[in-house]
Amino acid sequence: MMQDLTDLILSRIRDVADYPKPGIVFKDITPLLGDHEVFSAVVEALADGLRVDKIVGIEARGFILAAPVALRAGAGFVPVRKKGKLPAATLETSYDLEYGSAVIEVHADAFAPGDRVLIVDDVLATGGTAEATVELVGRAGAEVVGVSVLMELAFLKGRERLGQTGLRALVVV
Ligand SMILES: O=P(O)(O)OC[C@H]1O[C@H](OP(=O)(O)OP(=O)(O)O)[C@H](O)[C@@H]1O
Ligand SMILES: Nc1ncnc2[nH]cnc12
Repeated sequence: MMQDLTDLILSRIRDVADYPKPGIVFKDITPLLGDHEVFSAVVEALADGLRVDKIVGIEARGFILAAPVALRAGAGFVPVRKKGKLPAATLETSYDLEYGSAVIEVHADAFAPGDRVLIVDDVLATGGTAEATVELVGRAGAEVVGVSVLMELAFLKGRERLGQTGLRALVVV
């Protein structure tokens, strides 16, 4: 990856102390999203070289990155949503993340058997969300070929939770 892009990304992510809880340093990507040049470069980098059938985005911030990556990569988009938001039959799983816990769902018929799938999110922190999504997408009949994130918070060791599933991060802090 070009050092230029790393620096551009880092320059457009803002640290917000004690959000949403005391002691958490929140990585706010809204400055990046508001910058067309950097947002475009991020989508290009995440889509580069992909050969997959579907991109999975994780509600909510994951959607913002995953949908344009899907279009750029010529793949379909599948939403993984917080419980209660998807209208048809779903599969679900519960998990813990850096500052709480949640239940996520995917439509049971979202994938054709053996679909090759990349999961896209903004931040990998503890890895709880990504690990749960890998498990859910696998249960729904797809083959997870990897997880790609904009930013990995290495000190939280989320990468270790993903085991054999490949992780790609555009920036690591
Ligand atoms: O690695 P983890 O510790 O699991 O944390 C990472 C997750 O936390 C954030 O989502 P959040 O649940 O805050 O939802 P949002 O996108 O709706 O803000 C982020 O977008 C990742 O999905
Ligand atoms: N520190 C953090 N900043 C932004 N999103 C997160 N998701 C989990 N931890 C986070």
